[in-house]
Parts: sequence; structure tokens; C-alpha cells
Amino acid sequence: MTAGIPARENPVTHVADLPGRAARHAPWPPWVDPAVVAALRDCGVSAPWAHQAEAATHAYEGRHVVISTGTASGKSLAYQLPVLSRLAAGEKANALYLSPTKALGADQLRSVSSLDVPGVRAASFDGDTPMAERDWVRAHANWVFTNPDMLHRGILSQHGRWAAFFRRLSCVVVDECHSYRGVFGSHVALLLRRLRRVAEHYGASPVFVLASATTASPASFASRLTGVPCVAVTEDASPRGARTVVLWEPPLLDELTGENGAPVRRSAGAETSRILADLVVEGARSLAFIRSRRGAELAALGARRILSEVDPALTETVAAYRSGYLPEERRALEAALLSGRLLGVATTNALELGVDIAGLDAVVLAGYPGTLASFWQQAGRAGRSGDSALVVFVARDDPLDTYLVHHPAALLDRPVETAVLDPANPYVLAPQLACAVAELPLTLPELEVFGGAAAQEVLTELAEQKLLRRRSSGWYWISRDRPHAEVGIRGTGGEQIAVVESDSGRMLGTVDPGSACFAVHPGAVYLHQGSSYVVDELDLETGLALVHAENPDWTTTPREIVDISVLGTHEKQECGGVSVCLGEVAVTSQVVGYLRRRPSGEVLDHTPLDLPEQSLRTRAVWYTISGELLERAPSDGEAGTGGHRVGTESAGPVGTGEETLASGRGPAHEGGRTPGGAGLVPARVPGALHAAEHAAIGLLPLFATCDRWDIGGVSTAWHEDTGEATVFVHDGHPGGAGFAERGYAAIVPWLAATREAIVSCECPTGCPSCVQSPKCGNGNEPLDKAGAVAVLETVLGALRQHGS
Ligand SMILES: Nc1ncnc2c1ncn2[C@@H]1O[C@H](COP(=O)(O)OP(=O)(O)OP(=O)(O)O)[C@@H](O)[C@H]1O
Repeated sequence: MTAGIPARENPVTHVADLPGRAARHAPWPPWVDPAVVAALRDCGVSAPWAHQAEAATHAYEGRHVVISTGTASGKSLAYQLPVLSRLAAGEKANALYLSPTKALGADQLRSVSSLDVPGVRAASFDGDTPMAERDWVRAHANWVFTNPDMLHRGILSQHGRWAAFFRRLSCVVVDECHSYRGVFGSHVALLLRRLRRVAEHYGASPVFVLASATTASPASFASRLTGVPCVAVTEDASPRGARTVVLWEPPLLDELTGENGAPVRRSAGAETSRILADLVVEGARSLAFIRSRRGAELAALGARRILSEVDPALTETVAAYRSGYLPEERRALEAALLSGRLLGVATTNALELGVDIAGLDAVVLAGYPGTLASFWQQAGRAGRSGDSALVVFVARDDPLDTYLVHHPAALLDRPVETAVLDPANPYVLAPQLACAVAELPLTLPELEVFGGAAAQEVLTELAEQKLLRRRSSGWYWISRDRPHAEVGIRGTGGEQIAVVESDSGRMLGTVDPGSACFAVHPGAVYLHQGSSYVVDELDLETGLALVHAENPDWTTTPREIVDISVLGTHEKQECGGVSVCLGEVAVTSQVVGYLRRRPSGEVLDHTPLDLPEQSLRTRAVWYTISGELLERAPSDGEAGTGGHRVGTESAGPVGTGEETLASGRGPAHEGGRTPGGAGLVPARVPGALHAAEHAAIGLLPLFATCDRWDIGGVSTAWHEDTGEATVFVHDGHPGGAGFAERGYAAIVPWLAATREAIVSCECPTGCPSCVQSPKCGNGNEPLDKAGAVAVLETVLGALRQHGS
């Protein structure tokens, strides 16, 4: 694929060979019903793999279990075996299956139904289930497939109608549980506690079986999610083809410049089209993952265009795949890819969950998908036993991707992160507790399950609002309205803004009130189900955004100004002129305009906007640096401000940063010497802090399972609450979702990786790959790349010297 590219433009930064492995089978556990064995044999499963038998036996014997193994390792069978066996044996043992998406639930139901095991009455109960069928499901189904939204709104809220089902509930399956992270994850954690309580009320005590992509500490994550101790099965015994992973950094373009004249790289999407076309020419069955729907369509179009010049017949072998396809359409696509009728498919993450496509020749990932779990999930689609397969990771123009292609260990050798969630977030706890009390009065001993003291505080507030009453036996719901309909479990509450197409009056979707000015400001390009719309009007009072269908050749990026104040400091480390804090903050922001950009990165223009201020109370991690340290000259061995290393060589064992954290000290400051300062004249401080803040926001997703859009930041040369130069990185959700805590806990590796990302970028003074941010409120000004390195080295020097 690199043939014809001049050596100095070689985009490949690293090549790694991942070996394959043979399957390890186990005998059918003795408790598996013969009818189930027969049905599975008919489908080509002659014996379970060892991890399937192990996880299934835990569940059958009543131990809560999480199975956390690779893509297509047969996790479904692990939970199907115990449920199907009990039902086939005629036990009154109902099961509930939960999936994060309706499409995945439908796929899993289809796969269970196709086994046709006697005694199993499996049915779905979600937003698409016709009213007439719902009564049947409640009365007769013994395996119900649903999702957290429906469990919350349609099952727990009226559990009396489900009494018979709950009485026999013996197993709850939580599929793809790693996707329950952030605010949504915190809601689901409390929802599962509500589910257990309701089940117990009817005398049932179901076992939880969770399936997860490979993650670090799956047992503790599963226990945190469900509130019950879970055992983990992690040793993957499924067969796996060998794979070659290539890290690819698109070259800088000579002919184009971006914001403030910064260099621009060839877009990851355009690069992916070329790679996909090359793979198709080679006859390789390939899948390309692109983050946006529009991007997926453009990549497929681009590949077709290239192929039309090579061999027009090949254009028909490339297609785009979006979410919103019907199950039959997905099946047709799977079949076409497997048979080789289709060779190249460009898709969004829609294809990440719930498709049975494995054993492809190649997978291309255009941009880091946000978490290592997703990276491996996508990469895992490649690899056939016996044959080697290819995975190409194409970096987008941002600091995290740049860091990863230059630090392969951070991508390839790191344990997959644990999903972060925070069930104690009061903004999640309050509505969830309201629902819990409305479902059944809450007694004092039950408080522990919902977080103890934090829950008590929230209940007192709800009682003050006259929603519930405290009696000696516990808390009782007294309001006439039930709270469920008001509680959106995928956001943090508040009236959602409806996005409506003016012509047809059709509602396309909803947007969180907190992000409305950002996502649907007038002039914004809004994407929905693969179609593009432009916003004409945003009315925050009536909660309406009016849009019209339009497919412009640009994207929009809002510009906002942000202010932050410290409400309370929970934790603090003081390290000689540097302090690091975790606490509560109030963030006020105002979207003041937006930029229009071409897909190439070229900026067309800036349009001012007049929108109201928004405020957000959340958690933040911040560091301060004394004026003296900012000005003090760097110590011996450091090059000084002008010469702070900005190049591709790295200064020490940074890698993933973890080893630096473990040793506690970096190489530059051993022996207790006074750490060097940043050597910055005051005029450079704002740009240095601003650049350090941008890059840190870009890198936090490496340590907390968040997206850079889930967090924000503010930097200032003097902050009135801290009295010093300060860089804040805050959660984007009310109350926080646990991301700031992660940043605080990983401060040294996080800032070390941030410094590395900046240093590894070859641009001279800052570009989107290092310190420019796509959502900067100040148009990426001022930014001082070398200054940011100086600031980060100073902070790291102080932290390491004080043993942080
Ligand atoms: N023991 C087995 N022997 C042979 N094939 C199996 C076995 N177990 C599962 N399979 C097959 O492996 C494929 C993948 O299974 P499944 O979809 O359950 O994997 P998964 O781990 O849930 O995948 P994902 O990572 O996409 O969630 C299916 O086609 C399934 O029929």
C-alpha cells in the first residue's frame, strides 16, 4: 500500500505482528440440557470453548459472572447455555436480556429463536413492540429481550403488571456492558439496583451474567455496575488468526493551511478511501470504520471513484453502511461480505455491536474510536484462522491520534481501560432514587445499595421538595406524578430540545439542553441517520430547534467563551510551586459564533452568534503553577525555553506513562535537585497554558473512557480563586461522570503523555495534531507550543520530585 509513496512521506510509523492461536475446547458441562446441545450442534457448534463453559457454569451455579473476552469469541453462548438449559428442562426460570441498542437486542433474539429449543418463549419488549403484543409478552414470555430505556420506563415503572415475570426471574443478562460508561453508565448502574430491589420484592434473586469486550478489571467494573460481587472469566479460548497492525499517519499537505496558518494533514477519511481501494484491488475483504456517518459515505464514494479508474467492475464491490438498517439488510450485508460479493464496506461504529462478521482480511480504522475496547472490538473483525490479516490504524489530525501512532505501546500493549461511571453523581442519583421510591418505599437498610450517605442527602432534598416523605420505616413517594417519564437515562435531565424538520414537522431527535447551543445553534450542520440538516432557528424557551434538509460541503464548529469558578476543593497535592486539585466548579459558557470548514480542514469563514450564557456545575481537575516557577530558568540538562525539545525524539520512558507513575520520579530530576522552572516571560504564559490545556483535553480519553467532547477546559495566567496561573479540565456533564477523578488519579502519566504528544508532532508552532482544538472558543489563539512543553515539564518535574 505504500508503493509509490516517496520514502520521506512514508505514512507508516509502526508495524506490529500479533500471533494467532488455536481454539481450546471444553466438554459440554454435564448440566447442559441435551436439547440445547443438539440445537447448537445443528448450528455448527460441536463443543464449547473453554471460557464459554467456565462462564456458563458460574452462572448456572448462581455466581454473578462477567465474561470479558475478544471480538467474536462467542460470549453469547456463555449466557445462552444456562438460560436455555433451565428453560428446556422445564424450570420456571425466567430471564431478562439487556442490550445498549435495540438493533443488538433484535440480533440476539433472532439468534436464540433460531435455535428453536423446546420450552423457550423468547420475545422482545422495546419501543417497537406493538401494544397488542405487550400483554402477551408480560403474560407468557420466559425470556424477555429489552434495553435499559424500556426497563426504566416500561417495566420497572409498572412492575405490578410484571409480577408473574419477576416472581420467576432467575437470570439477568447485561450484554456489551463496557458500553455503560459516563452518565449513561451511572444511570444503568442505579437502574440495575432498582431491578434487583423489585425482583427481591417478588421473592426472586436473579443471577447476573455480563458480557464485555476485553477490559481491565472486569470483575470490579461489573460489580460496580450491578452492585453485586461478580467473578470474571477472561481467558479467551476461541481461535484467532494472526494479524499485522500498521499505524499510519497521513502526511502534512503542502498546498493547504488551516486556522492561523497551521499545517494540515491529508484527512484520515481521504487516506482511508485510498487504502480501502488498494485492498479491494488486492481482493481483500475489508471493513473501514469511520467516526461519522457522512465520513463513512464519503470514504466509500472516494474508494469507488479511485476504483472506477482502475477497473469499473470493482466499484460495485464497495458500499457504505449506516445505522438504521433493518435486520434483514444487515444480514444481507454480512452475507455479501462473507461471500466476497462485497469486498469493501465503509461503516460507522453502527457495525461495531451485534454483527456476526469476523474473519475479514483487513480492517481500517480512520481515527481512534475513543476507547481501547472499541479499538480492539473493531480490529478484532480481521483475522481468519490459518491466514494472516491486516489492521490499519489511520491517525486523524488530533493530539491523541498523533500520540498513539508515535507511541505504539499505548495502543497495542496497554490493558483495555475500565469504563468509568459514578453512581454517586447527585444529578443521576436524585432522579434514580425518586424512581426507586416511587416503585417501592425505600427502607433504611436499602440505602447502602444506593450509595449510603450520598443517597441519604439526596433523599432529604427530595423530601424538602415534597416529592416524598420520611417515616420511621423509610421513604415514601407522595407526589401524584410518577417520575419515570421525566428521567432521561442517556443524559443528565432537564427538558430536552426537540430537533424538528420545519417542512414536514417531523421530529428528528432530541438534544440535551446543556449542549443545545453547541450542537444545534443557528447555522449548525446537524446529522441524523446518515442525512444532513442545517439549523434555521433555536428557541431555548420552547425547547425547539428547527432544521431543513441540506447537504452542504462543509461542517460547522461552534466557538464559545468559557469562564470557571471553584466552588470547593475535594483533594489537593502541593508540590513546590505546583498544586494539583480535584473539586467542584461552576462553568459558564456562551457560544459566540461558529466556523465553517471544508472536510479538508480549510476554514471558510466565521459567523458571530448571539446566544444566552449556559451554566454547568460539575467536577474538575486543575493544576496551578506559581509565577516564580513559570519565570524561573529551566534547570541544567534542559534546553531552556527557546530550546525545549519540540521534535520527534522523546526524553525518557514515557510510553503509556504508567511506568513513570510507578517509579514516581522522572529521569530529569533525580537526586533532589531544585526542579527547573518554565523560563517563560509573562507575555508567553497565556499561550503556553492554553496550548497545554488543549493537548491535555485531547489526551485525557487515554486515561478515562471519555470522548474529548465529554470534557472541557479553561486556562488562565491568573485565576481569581486560585490566585495563580491555572489549567482546568472539567467534566462536561452536570455533577461529573468520573472523568475529572480519573485525570486527578493519573495526573503524572496523563501530563507526561500530553507533553509527549506535543513533542512528537513535527509541526513548527502548533497544529490540530498537537495543540489546536477543534472546539476552541478563542479561535485557537494564543497558542504557544514550545511554551506548553515548558509548562508541562515544569509541572511534571515538581510532581515527580515530590513523589506524586
Ligand atoms: N464453541 C463454538 N464453536 C464454534 N463456533 C462458535 C462457538 N461459540 C460461538 N461460535 C460462533 O462464533 C461467532 C461469534 O459469536 P458471538 O457473536 O457470540 O461472539 P461475541 O463474543 O458475542 O462477539 P462480539 O465481540 O461481536 O460481541 C458466532 O458465529 C457463533 O456462532
